[in-house]
Amino acid sequence: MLGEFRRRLEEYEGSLIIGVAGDSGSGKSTFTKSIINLLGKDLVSSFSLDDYHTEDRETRKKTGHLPLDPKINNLKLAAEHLSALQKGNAIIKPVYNHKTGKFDPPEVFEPKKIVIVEGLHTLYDELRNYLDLKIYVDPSKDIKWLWKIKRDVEERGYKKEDVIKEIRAREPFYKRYIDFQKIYADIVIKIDISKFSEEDSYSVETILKVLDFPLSGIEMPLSLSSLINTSQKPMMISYRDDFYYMKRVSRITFDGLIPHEAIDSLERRIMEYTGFENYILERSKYVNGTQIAQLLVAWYFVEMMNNIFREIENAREKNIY
Ligand SMILES: Nc1ncnc2c1ncn2[C@@H]1O[C@H](COP(=O)(O)OP(=O)(O)OP(=O)(O)O)[C@@H](O)[C@H]1O
Ligand SMILES: O=C(CO)[C@H](O)[C@H](O)COP(=O)(O)O
Repeated sequence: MLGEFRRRLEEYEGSLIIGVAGDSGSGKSTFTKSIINLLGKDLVSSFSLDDYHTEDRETRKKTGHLPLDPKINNLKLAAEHLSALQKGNAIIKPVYNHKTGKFDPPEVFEPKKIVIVEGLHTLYDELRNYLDLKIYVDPSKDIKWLWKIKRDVEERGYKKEDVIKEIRAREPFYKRYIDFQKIYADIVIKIDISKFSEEDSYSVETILKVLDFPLSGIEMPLSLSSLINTSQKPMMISYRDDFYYMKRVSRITFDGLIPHEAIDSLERRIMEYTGFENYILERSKYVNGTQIAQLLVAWYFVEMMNNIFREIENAREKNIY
């Protein structure tokens, strides 16, 4: 079974598309970068739907439009591009530069075997039809606003009071155009303040839509003895079955910091199975809930895609293709 996923992926005609949606400052790009690291840069390329805004920063100041409004995003072009990428074709896409607030010249984007598209409207209307895996990142308001203020002031050159004003103006648009997209997600990642006071720790709940095909048998080992013997920090793990927007889901929550040793064999199992040579998570003594969520997403993605590959292979054997 070693590296079976990688072999099948390499033989796959076209590209698999992962979509990551969520509000501004909700951690979409950060999450996307971590997924690229764990699946490997040679296999994954990514872009942001921010590139499909139709108004630059100066124009938005004059019109009063907000980027969350689908009308000021060229979603039709984005859908055409996703369709081309799914077939494995390159596209020439617009480029929005967050440093200058203006558009740079369009660029050629070559898809790798896996393409991640992240943005405010990734699961909106037609766009979600082109996605093989749909993810929604959903931090609580307090966390999201804290992250956004810090990022916009430090990296995008905004004044703190302007970011706060914009956050207030955006909320109704968020409710109307962004929030509902989680209904369509295969995986929702909810991030909340930790019950414990450890630095860098959040309470992270991963809500996974129950897959409707038999799983391939990849084990999910979690070393309880490592947890008990090595954990000097408070932490909590919980699991429950539930319904989420009428879909059967599994809810898995990690809060606090978990000794890396406890999830070591789980990480190795995924690496062996996928043939990915990189360690999935950074080598550190402890891992936090968002890192565990990344592991769960990697495992879920591999299971889903293996099912797609199996279906294609079965159909080929029956000469349907
Ligand atoms: N898991 C995380 N743990 C700690 N901080 C995080 C995490 N995810 C994101 N952040 C912080 O939040 C900030 C915003 O995240 P990011 O840029 O990924 O959001 P985004 O959803 O892509 O935003 P936008 O759509 O506005 O570009 C980052 O600069 C980072 O400091
Ligand atoms: O909601 C957003 C997604 O990141 C941004 O505000 C939007 O892309 C515009 O970017 P900028 O504020 O850098 O002009």
